[in-house]
Amino acid sequence: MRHRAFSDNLFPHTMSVAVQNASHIPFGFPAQVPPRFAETDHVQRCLVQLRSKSQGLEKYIFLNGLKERDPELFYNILLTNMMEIIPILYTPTVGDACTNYSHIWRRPEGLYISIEHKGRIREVLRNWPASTAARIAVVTDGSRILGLGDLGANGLPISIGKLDLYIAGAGIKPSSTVPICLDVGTDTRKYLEDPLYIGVRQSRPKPSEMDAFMEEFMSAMAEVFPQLLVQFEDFSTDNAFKYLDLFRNRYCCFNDDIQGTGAVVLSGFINAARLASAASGLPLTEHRILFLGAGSSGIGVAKQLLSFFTSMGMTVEEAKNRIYTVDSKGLVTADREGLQEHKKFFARTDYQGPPLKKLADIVEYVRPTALLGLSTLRNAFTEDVVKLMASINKRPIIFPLSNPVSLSEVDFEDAIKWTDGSVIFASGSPYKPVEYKGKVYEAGQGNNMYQFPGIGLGAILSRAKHVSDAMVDKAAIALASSLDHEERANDLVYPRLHRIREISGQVALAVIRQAQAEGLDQTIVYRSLCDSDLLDHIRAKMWKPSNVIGRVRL
Ligand SMILES: NC(=O)c1ccc[n+]([C@@H]2O[C@H](COP(=O)([O-])OP(=O)(O)OC[C@H]3O[C@@H](n4cnc5c(N)ncnc54)[C@H](O)[C@@H]3O)[C@@H](O)[C@H]2O)c1
Ligand SMILES: O=C(O)C[C@H](O)C(=O)O
Ligand SMILES: [Mg+2]
Repeated sequence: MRHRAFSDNLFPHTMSVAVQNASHIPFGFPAQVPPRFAETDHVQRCLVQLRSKSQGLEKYIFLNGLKERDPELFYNILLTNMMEIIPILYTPTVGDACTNYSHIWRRPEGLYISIEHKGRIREVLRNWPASTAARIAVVTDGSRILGLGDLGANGLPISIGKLDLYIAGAGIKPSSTVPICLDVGTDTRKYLEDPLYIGVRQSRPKPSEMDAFMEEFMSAMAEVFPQLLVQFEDFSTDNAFKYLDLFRNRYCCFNDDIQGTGAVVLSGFINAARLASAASGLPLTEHRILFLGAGSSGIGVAKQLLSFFTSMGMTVEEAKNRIYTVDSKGLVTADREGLQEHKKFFARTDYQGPPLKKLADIVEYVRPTALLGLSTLRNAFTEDVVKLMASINKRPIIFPLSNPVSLSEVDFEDAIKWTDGSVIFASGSPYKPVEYKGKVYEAGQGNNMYQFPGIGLGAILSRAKHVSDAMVDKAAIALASSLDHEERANDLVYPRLHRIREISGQVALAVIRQAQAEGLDQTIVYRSLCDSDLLDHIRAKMWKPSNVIGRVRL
């Protein structure tokens, strides 16, 4: 371990800038690190400081401050402690950060494009430094943040958290990321009445006004950031579908909740079905999948499964027949009046009885092999429902995917107990391992964080013109195939989080190859590389925090 001498000029750039700017230091005074300051100790010191905070939100605020003071150190610590830090910057704690953002706000850390900027969005975007370096923007309008509802301008931490995953999980350079919150109002009265609320104090615009705003925004983005991929995040259901359809063939963009979630859940389902089949002999194509939640993510996942089943040789009708959706009114059937557009495709035409409303009754009727929750309804998978699943299946597949963890359809420990350990489980937010009857069980994390960093990396490197459905399909298959020997031996359905960079590399490779197959790639030189050379190239392109003071080797 090397200690710094007083006279050493070894401040990391960001630290020296912060110190020079500190107003209490007389101008020109050479600020000192303490004589016994050791770089390796400082990493440890930061972790001790982080761990001394008892509340998740305090940890979030601490990390946010560290990122401002010393981004290189922040990313070093993030990359070497992902299991501990991702649940703070991302789900579940980012949910608290969003809910309270107007109160914990400390400094500008993203772009707010307000409805009041309409007519001059280009000018506002041009304020962003180094716009030609920008490669990926995560854009939310705050209207459906996780399962927490309409948080308005408080939604920005979701964009920041997703981009930290891009940086940590796929090696995207921090300076090429642009977190954006569209501040178009909120329909949540609590925020409109909060004197500290940081957004425009008005209700959300009517659809025609919002559509015009989005048109101007997307065209301005393409002009100001010529090489940008846009990830739509946490838009309310109708707008999520609408803007994906409207923009996907005009700009390079995708919707994480529809497509990223579709891919990650398909991937987990493929691995889960393999485990279930080992116990029951049931072929993949014989599964029946029941969704609680028929919103942007529920329908996004259902479509992804349909696409997979058809790729296995089933007709669209046969594939559709394997899928059942449930919303707040019960089993979604085609004869229901006023059915929203996005629910129509999977609405059942074969159920003639009285409306089925209770989940247990629906499970009894459908006899699903897999029960997927994207409903935002905490504890919706009750003991009787879970036990019923276990009585129908040797290894029931139960994925409570709603975020944050406070909205999970069932807790991991209950699912293990109620199925006597037979459940194949993955949740949207992380759970700690559970010991039951002397055996330790690990929960999978079925979260789109396993897909969007690799999809984005592949699209950016290949300079894809668009993100096609087939690129997303290939991302899902690459993730499903990425389990290593140890993970398979432990019955995992997703790879361990610490391997996320390796996984994102494989996902990016698959995405690039598909972009090439469809002629959507613009980095033509990649076409001549074999897979292993291209994978090496992708890995070499991944950004690492510079070893500023030699403290952490990655
Ligand atoms: N794990 C992941 O990667 C991931 C990805 C995207 C979304 N999600 C989570 O999924 C949840 C839903 O997101 P979304 O974008 O689909 O939201 P959404 O608002 O579009 O859809 C929610 C759906 O749940 C249904 N629902 C609500 N209350 C219900 C009830 N009592 N019974 C049955 N159904 C009910 C609604 O009818 C709607 O169909 C959120 O909690 C979100 O955080 C998780
Ligand atoms: O943000 C997440 O953790 C996953 C997903 O995009 C969600 O909206 O819940
Ligand atoms: Mg989301």
